[in-house]
Amino acid sequence: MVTLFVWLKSGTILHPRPRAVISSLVMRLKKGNVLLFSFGLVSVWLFIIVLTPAPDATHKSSYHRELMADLKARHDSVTKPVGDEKSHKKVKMKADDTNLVDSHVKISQKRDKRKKVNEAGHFVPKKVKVGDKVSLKSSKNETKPVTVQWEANLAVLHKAKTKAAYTKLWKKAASWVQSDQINLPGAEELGSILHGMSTAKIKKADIGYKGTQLKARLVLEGGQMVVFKPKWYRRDEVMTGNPYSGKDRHNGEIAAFHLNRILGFNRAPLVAGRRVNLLTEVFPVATPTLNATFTSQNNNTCFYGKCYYCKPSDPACAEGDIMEGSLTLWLPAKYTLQRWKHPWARTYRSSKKARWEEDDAYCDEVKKTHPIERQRLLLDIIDTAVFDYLIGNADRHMFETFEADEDPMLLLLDNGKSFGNPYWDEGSILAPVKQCCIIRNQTWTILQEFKERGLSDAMRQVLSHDPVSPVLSELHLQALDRRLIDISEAVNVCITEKGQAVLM
Ligand SMILES: Nc1ncnc2c1ncn2[C@@H]1O[C@H](COP(=O)(O)OP(=O)(O)OP(=O)(O)O)[C@@H](O)[C@H]1O
Ligand SMILES: [Mn+2]
Repeated sequence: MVTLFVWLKSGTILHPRPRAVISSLVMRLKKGNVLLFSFGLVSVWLFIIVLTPAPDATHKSSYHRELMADLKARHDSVTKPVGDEKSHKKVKMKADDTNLVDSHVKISQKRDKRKKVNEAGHFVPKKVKVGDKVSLKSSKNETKPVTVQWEANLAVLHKAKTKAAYTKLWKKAASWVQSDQINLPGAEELGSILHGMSTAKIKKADIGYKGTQLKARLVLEGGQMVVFKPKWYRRDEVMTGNPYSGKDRHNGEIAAFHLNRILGFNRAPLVAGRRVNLLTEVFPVATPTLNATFTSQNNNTCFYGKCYYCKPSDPACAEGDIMEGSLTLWLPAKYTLQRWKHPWARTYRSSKKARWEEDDAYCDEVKKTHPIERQRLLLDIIDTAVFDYLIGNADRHMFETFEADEDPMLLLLDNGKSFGNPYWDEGSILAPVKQCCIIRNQTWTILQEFKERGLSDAMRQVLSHDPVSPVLSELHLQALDRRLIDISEAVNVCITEKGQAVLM
């Protein structure tokens, strides 16, 4: 206004004649108005652009914007330094947020308790060397001597702290991936790598890559990709209905990895359990696509991801912010996978039977088909049937191999549909064993050893090292022993009928 006044005044001084002064004044006022109006318009526009945050394209609904703001606020409050009384009080004063603060406090207390348990020996494995004899307590409380080469290498010899140390661990694991096995039996670094998987900082998080089930892809410190499968069920929850019902069991993935290892298959990628804080470990590093699926139910943080079965009404929920899950180490990118239909796949329809369900001579035909005409794959399919019968997995509809291999091995990927019902032994899973009547000699020898020693004892012992132990309920562990007897009987029937030629 002052500028305008000075400007108008200066105009009158320069034009002494009154008419000329008035007309010049009108002209100037018009010009001035236009100028002023434009100036105001630009200022308002600039104010809107510069000061107002741009709307996020991924957050479509206002509900979701609110949720994101809430998660962000909770994330900020959770990441405030623990023990900082001031910041705690400040957060507590947020009227609508007291429950969240309470749950955070409870979690840190729980964590401390867990730590004490760890110090008492839970995570610290016994120092045993490869091939040592140790005593395992059986379920009947008697002690049996057991060779524990599959337990000794669970000792954490090195706790990685730096990026370089993590990278070294991932490189070691990648070096084990070969055409005939993907983990190295007896390698002493196994414990350190599994420990690294459950401790490495999560650098990125994204939705799952393939498949129908909810999962997340994480990139760990040092650049290693892993698949995160969330916990859906309590350990004692029983899956009923058909033999493949329910969602993936993350604890099943962990147990299956170790079983694959101790049975000498070494064809499953490394799996470790982990409890992640969705709010502080995943949310800040997640892609917008994954973040857009974050939600909350009864004060628990949840996510529903993006996959065939993923839907907002059915998210996986953490306890508070802490979500338990399994991490599966991604295979090195240089190995391209090839996917095949499993010859003993189910139809997934009660009205339609598969060929193998009706034709006991089915195996003779399978033997002629590509790529199974190679004996390696057929024997791998038999091993897999033994493995799946033990873990109760009736969902091996496909299998994968390394594309580059001429005579490839069957990779034991996706073992999540396992340990669903400890009361039920799904006999149909053994169809390949019964119909082909062959088995690897090595597998047969190992199975017999475990029949003597107790498979459940061995599994109980190795699984006790996992961070989310107990991985399996007692009922599931005992089911392993019972199912092993069934397998043994099935093979013995073949041996009685066909002699030692059954053993390959
Ligand atoms: N550790 C891994 N390394 C490399 N590729 C993997 C790994 N785990 C899974 N994959 C790839 O991702 C695909 C999907 O994984 P997975 O089978 O566990 O998911 P899913 O949702 O259970 O799938 P489906 O619905 O087919 O049963 C696998 O078929 C495989 O191609
Ligand atoms: Mn699956």
